[in-house]
Amino acid sequence: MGSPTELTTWQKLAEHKQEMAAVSMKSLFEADPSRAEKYTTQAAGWTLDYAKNRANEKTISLLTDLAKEAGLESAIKGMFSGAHINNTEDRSVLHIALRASQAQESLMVDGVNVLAEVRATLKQMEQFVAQLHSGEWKGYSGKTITDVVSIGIGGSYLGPKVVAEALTPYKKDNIKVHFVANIDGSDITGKLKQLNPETTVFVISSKTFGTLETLSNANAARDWFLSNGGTQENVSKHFAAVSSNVKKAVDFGMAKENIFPMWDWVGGRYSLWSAIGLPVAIAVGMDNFYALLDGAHQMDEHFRTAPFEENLPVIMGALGVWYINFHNAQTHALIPYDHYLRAMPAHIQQLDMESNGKANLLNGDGVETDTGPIIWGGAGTNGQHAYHQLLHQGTRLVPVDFIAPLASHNPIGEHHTQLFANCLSQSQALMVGKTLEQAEQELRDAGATAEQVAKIAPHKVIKGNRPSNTLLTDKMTPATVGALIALYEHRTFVQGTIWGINSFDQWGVELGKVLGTDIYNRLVSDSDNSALDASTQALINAFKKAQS
Ligand SMILES: O=P(O)(O)OC[C@H]1O[C@H](O)[C@H](O)[C@@H](O)[C@@H]1O
Repeated sequence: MGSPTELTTWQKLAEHKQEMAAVSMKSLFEADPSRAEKYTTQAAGWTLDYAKNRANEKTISLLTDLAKEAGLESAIKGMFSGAHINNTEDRSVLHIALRASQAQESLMVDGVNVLAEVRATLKQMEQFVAQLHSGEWKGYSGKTITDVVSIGIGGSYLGPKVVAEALTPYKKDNIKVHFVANIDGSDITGKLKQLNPETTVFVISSKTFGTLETLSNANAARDWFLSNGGTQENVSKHFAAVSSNVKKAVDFGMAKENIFPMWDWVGGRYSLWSAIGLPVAIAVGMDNFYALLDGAHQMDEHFRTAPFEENLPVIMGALGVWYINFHNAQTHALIPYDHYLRAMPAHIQQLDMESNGKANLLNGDGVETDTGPIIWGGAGTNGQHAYHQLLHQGTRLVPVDFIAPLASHNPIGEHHTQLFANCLSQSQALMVGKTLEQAEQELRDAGATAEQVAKIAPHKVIKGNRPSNTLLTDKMTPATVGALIALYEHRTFVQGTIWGINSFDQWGVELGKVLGTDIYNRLVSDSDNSALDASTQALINAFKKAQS
């Protein structure tokens, strides 16, 4: 496919944007009493209310037509059948296979039944988790394991960490799971301080087993283990790995039976459903991990089979395109009104920005449109006392997804009702805003003088007409958390498909890695740096001076 700007529907949407310019969301609600009902759809335990968008029936119809004209139907078929839709790496994209229903017997990809491999790995995880939880797995001195440290970065870290945190109410008491990612020594040092090598197991998660941060931290963990009573022969009792590079993991000292496989058809940022999710399974138990997979599968089935007009990932993805490409929105905010989901924006940021931060079409040509937005956000209500100011009165349009459970895991006092009220009032305020007349009246009612009214009222005006989606679920459970993350995975794919880019490679991260090695070598040697730019030379010199 070429540029989406060449699609007939793209042109129609550009014209439609003009038609909609003078139409406020408020007026759309006034004109149609059934608007809320019409623009609400459900799947996999989630209800999406997308009524507070700058969209009417024609908009939604054009957006779903755009998805069709861009080839989304066949792209979905391609994904679910194992076609090599990651064209630059010539790979299938099969995170959906990791959560396929047990009823499906096979999914043949390049002559291999990937489901058989997935299930064998799940069995291996079951055993490992059961041994840890039952206390059967002992450390080198015969003590039961109390702590598991997951070492990984990027996709081999953030997804599992965010999901484990989201499922805090489901955590088992007997084993504490920790995460280490950064090459900053403060990360692992802080964690190791709390731990006893006799009762700690490290899970080294790295698809390639070649990532600098992960290998450095794994080596630091092993050094700590060996210098605090452990021996080389006992490394296998305290270290496990998740990797597609078995040889490197064995060379590290892992026992083969403690190496969990990964496959090249799982992208890092889509891998929490694989054995990369082992820390989650250890934290909440295998039953809850299966429930997480099942929730994601329910969303997969919805995405695969529901008509586009009712399809949550399609609607959310297409509305995103509407704002990014036709309203010049540069960012998209995710605001979960759930404390346990507070880190979710960071995971979706990685998922989406590494997937759709691209400037080339599938055919290699440069794109002519904007692609992936900057994804950001944080927990409500905290953000209301900070960046929501910009959402309401800033000069930029920021579409928002509000995410909230109807029931809390911790229903104390009026907390949850207040939390929920705040969530609804934010989307309402974004839409309705405040007129100058309202601001003036408000000031007069408060006893302000005419002079004060004239001075202050303009600052209190809120333009409104700012779009948002609201996603509701009964409760945050393993299944609904699984479905939510799968929803965003597919939303990302929908947008990537409309833009005609490959959402599944990540060549952009490579240059920094290569240059990182080069700079490291310069920091530890007396190399001639005169060919480097003056800024980098000066920064290298500052570091070397501080070390001497
Ligand atoms: O799992 P690993 O091979 O250690 O990779 C960890 C991460 O590193 C890379 O920089 C990629 O950009 C990520 O997609 C990946 O998840």
